[in-house]
Amino acid sequence: MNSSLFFDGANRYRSFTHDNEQRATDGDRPDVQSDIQSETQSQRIDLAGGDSTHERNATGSLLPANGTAARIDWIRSRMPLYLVMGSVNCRQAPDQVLEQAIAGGITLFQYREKGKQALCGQEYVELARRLQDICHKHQIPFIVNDDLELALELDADGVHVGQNDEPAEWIRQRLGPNKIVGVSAHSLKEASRAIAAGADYLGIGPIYPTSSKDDAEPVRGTEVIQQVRRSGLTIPLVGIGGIHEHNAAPVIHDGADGVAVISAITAAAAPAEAAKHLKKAIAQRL
Ligand SMILES: Cc1ncc(COP(=O)(O)OP(=O)(O)O)c(N)n1
Ligand SMILES: Cc1ncsc1CCOP(=O)(O)O
Ligand SMILES: [Mg+2]
Repeated sequence: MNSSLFFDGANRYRSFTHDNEQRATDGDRPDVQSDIQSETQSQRIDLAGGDSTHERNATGSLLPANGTAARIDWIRSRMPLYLVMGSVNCRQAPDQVLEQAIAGGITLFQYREKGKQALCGQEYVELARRLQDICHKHQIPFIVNDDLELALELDADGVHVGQNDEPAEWIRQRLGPNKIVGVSAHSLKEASRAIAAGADYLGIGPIYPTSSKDDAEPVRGTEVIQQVRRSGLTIPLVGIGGIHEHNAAPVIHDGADGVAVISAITAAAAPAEAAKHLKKAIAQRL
């Protein structure tokens, strides 16, 4: 079944399926399915980092071993510019926004299909697969927000959960040690608990006011980032919430390894340019 994108008049793109078009595309044919699968497999992100050789270590893992400095360094190197996005956030086709954001220099991607008019069912899964393919093509790790089952189905690179989602311990247990687990924290206590539960990185926010999350916690500026760093915790972390090119610097200055953004890139007229300018603002502070 083919999907197309159209502008729905509410400032966002939606997809629809062509039921009456030819259904047996190459990807549906069993004889070519295995080729597609092996190609997708070979495009899996090299979670060992450093280069793009796709080699696994002796335990079959792409990520450097759990608890090692190499693993933490690898995760930290993916933090600088983290795009969080779903179709709801986009003014252009999400596929195009992601391609442009990657061209502008994002280092990590999270599929967050959430909010009023979010896709569901088959459309939700199809968009996830398309965005995952784009990420794989460009060696950008693909993280799924909230939905462990989708992450398992897609063999995503990781899952991000918040304090009201499935517990981080459970996510880690189900994903195993070779995937990335990100957790939202709004206090030093939540940060410490998340680390004990097996988090690879923390998302801390909202740093500034945001209109991209209806149920956001109160704005705390960079206070929690500072508390986490002052306590001596060195876990990779990103600030999130209302961050753009002109206010990203204090987030990095106060201890974050990067910023996670939705609207600064997805709502920009030129997402590639927006990402490029943000990346520059961050790189100057790192
Ligand atoms: C990188 C990053 N940080 C924080 C969040 C927020 O997660 P959560 O509190 O679970 O809220 P939702 O995004 O699920 O609405 C995030 N998604 N990513
Ligand atoms: C998902 C999330 N979690 C805390 S704030 C936020 C929304 C960030 O979106 P924006 O970058 O548009 O403020
Ligand atoms: Mg969540």
